[in-house]
Amino acid sequence: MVSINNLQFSYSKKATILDQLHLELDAGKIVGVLGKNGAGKSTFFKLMSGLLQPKKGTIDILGENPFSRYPSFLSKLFFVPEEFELPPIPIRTFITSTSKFYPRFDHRLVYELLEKFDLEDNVNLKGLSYGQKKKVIIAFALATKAELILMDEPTNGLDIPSKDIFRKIMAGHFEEDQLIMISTHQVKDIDTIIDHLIVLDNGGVIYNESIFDLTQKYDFLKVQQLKVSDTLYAEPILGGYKTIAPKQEQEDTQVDLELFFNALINDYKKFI
Ligand SMILES: Nc1ncnc2c1ncn2[C@@H]1O[C@H](COP(=O)(O)OP(=O)(O)OP(=O)(O)O)[C@@H](O)[C@H]1O
Repeated sequence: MVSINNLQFSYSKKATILDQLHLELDAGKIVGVLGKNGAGKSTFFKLMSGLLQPKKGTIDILGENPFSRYPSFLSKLFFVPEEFELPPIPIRTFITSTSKFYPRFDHRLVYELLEKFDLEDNVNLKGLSYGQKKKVIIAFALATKAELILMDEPTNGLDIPSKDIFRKIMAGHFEEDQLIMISTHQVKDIDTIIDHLIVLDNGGVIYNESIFDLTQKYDFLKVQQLKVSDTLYAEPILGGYKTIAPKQEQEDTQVDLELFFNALINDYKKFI
C-alpha cells in the first residue's frame, strides 16, 4: 500500500531532514511512528499527504504519487495535522459539506463518535477549544474510512477521559483495507492500540517491526537486580530496573514502548 524509496527531503540546502528513507507497509495495521523532536515525523506525514515535494526518491501510495494530489488520491487519504484550522460553521454543516470528498464516509459513525466525545453537532466550530476541535477532526477522520489515515500528535490537547475514549474508538473502528499511522510522543496513549512500530532517526527509518514480533523477540521485565550478561537495555526505577532482554519467558510480556524507544535511540543496532 505504501512504498517509499530513497526519499530525500530538506527545507533548505543546509540541513537534510530525511535522507535515503525506505519504507514498505501493507494495509491492515495501526502504526505508531516515534522519533525525537525534530526527527522529521511531521515532515514525513506532509510528504505522504502530498503537501511537500520530495527532493529525491519516490513515494507510491495505492499506486499514486501524493504530490500530484489527484482527487482520486485525496479521497483515499485523511491527514490530521498537529495544527489545523476549521471553518466557523456548525459541526453538522462541516460534516455535510466535507464528507462529500470521501466516498466511503460513514455518517452514522461520525455522529456516534461525536456523541462519545460529548460534542453536540449543532455547535459552531468557532466556539470550540483546541481539544474539542481535535475531537471533531478525529471523529471525522475515522468516519472517512479513508484507506490511509495519518494522525500527527492526535492526543495533544485531549483531556484524560478523552484520551481513554480515543484509545477505545481507534481499536474499534478500523477496516482491514486501511492503514492508520499515528505520530506521537505520548506513547502511553497509543501503546495498547498500535500493532506496528516505526522509529525515525537520523533522517531514516531505524526500526520497522510488528508489536507481535517484538513480543516474540524480547522480554520487557521489572527486576530488582540487573543481570548484565543478558540485558540489552535497562533503566533504573524505584526498587530496581526496567529491562529489555532476549526472550526467555514462556509468557509474552507487554511491550514497554517508552523503554524500547529509549533503547533504540541509545543503540538501535542491538535490535536489528
Ligand atoms: N516549514 C519549515 N521550514 C524550515 N524548517 C522546518 C519547517 N518545518 C520543520 N522544519 C525543520 O525540520 C525538522 C523536522 O521537523 P518536523 O516538524 O518534521 O519534526 P518532528 O519529528 O515532527 O518534530 P516534533 O516531534 O518536535 O513535532 C526540524 O529541524 C524543523 O525545525
